[in-house]
Amino acid sequence: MDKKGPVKGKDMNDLTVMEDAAVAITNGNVVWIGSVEKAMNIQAEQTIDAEGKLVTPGLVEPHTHLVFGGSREKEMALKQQGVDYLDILKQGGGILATVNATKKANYEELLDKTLFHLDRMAMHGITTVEAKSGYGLDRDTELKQLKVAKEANVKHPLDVISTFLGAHAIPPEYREDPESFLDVMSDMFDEIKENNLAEFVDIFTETGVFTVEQSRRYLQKAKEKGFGVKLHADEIDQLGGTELAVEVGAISGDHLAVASDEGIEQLAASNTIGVILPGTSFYLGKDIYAKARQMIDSGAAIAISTDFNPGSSVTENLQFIMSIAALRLKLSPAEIWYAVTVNAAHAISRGHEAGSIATGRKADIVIWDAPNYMYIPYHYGVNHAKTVIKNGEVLYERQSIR
Ligand SMILES: N=CN[C@@H](CCC(=O)O)C(=O)O
Ligand SMILES: [Zn+2]
Repeated sequence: MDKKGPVKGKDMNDLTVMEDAAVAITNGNVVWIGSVEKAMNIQAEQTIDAEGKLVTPGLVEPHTHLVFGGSREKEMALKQQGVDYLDILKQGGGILATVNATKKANYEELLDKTLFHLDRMAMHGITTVEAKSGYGLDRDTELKQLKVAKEANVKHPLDVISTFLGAHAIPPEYREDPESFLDVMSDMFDEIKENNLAEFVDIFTETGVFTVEQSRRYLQKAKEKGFGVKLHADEIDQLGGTELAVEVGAISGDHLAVASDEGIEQLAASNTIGVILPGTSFYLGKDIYAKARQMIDSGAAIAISTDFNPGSSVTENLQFIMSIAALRLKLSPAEIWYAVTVNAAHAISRGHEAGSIATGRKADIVIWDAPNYMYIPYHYGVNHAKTVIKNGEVLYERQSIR
């Protein structure tokens, strides 16, 4: 699966599958791929027998809100009563509740919690993760989140790629003046760049949050400072965020649950990857799912992700999201695999090292308790990862209880 760029449209069905294959790893990288028979000639220091099970690239998770304080289980009752996600936010709950908890948490607590969630992701077969800030909404707390993500990248074997999402909500003190709030956040760009604290800048373009015009100006500034840009776009209300993602040359437009037909056409004709987060539709109890089928049929490149966060999608299990992608987005198993490997890696600028098993790439590999690639989305809600290998080292091995 040595793909140079994201895989688009109908090519997402053209999956490379080898039977009876073997992979040789040296110094954390894949150095050879071939048949088991030929592999018998290789003198290996260590051999792992995959026992005929499915072996794939490690999953790449291109959209998470990994670093946060607290949890929001009390909101579940409100959701059951039909209180809308944006109304909870308007009343100071939702994202703003997590902002308060994140402000209160000290650096060490946040780091511990982040490492815990990364462990869980690794146990579920994820080997590369994008992590957004956005639960600070003030300079110090945003920096605290970004520093935690940077340290987590060093301390934890998984690769953590950081995104600055200071423009995630309007804090109450700026309710009447969101422009000034965006100025405060964009004033941080230089410091973030100089300290290597984020590669991407993201914004929540949504009713009651930031408008298309505000988002355009903010993202242009980010681009001028050398950041790649991303958007939370067309998640709940159709504001034209998909079109904006294409217009500003975003590496990805994320959510896109209510993207217009015109937006989908533009996405298909662009280099922007649609990062679809069907876990949020599921978890917020909505019937509206992104038209991922139409996007691929129109020729777009799609990735899928958990959107792991404490409010709209509380799971580290990307395998479960793969099942939702099959059942609700109507994607084929091959499309789903591209969406969680090659395309997910390209959505965070890691297409050159992650998302495929190819010579010269990192040896990020998962052996699954599954007979074939179609099996993972089919058998839903459980963890199929048996052995997770990161940079050539076994990171996780499922213990047997028998
Ligand atoms: N929609 C905006 N942000 C997150 C949710 C964050 C939260 O509810 O805490 C998302 O991608 O769904
Ligand atoms: Zn998100």
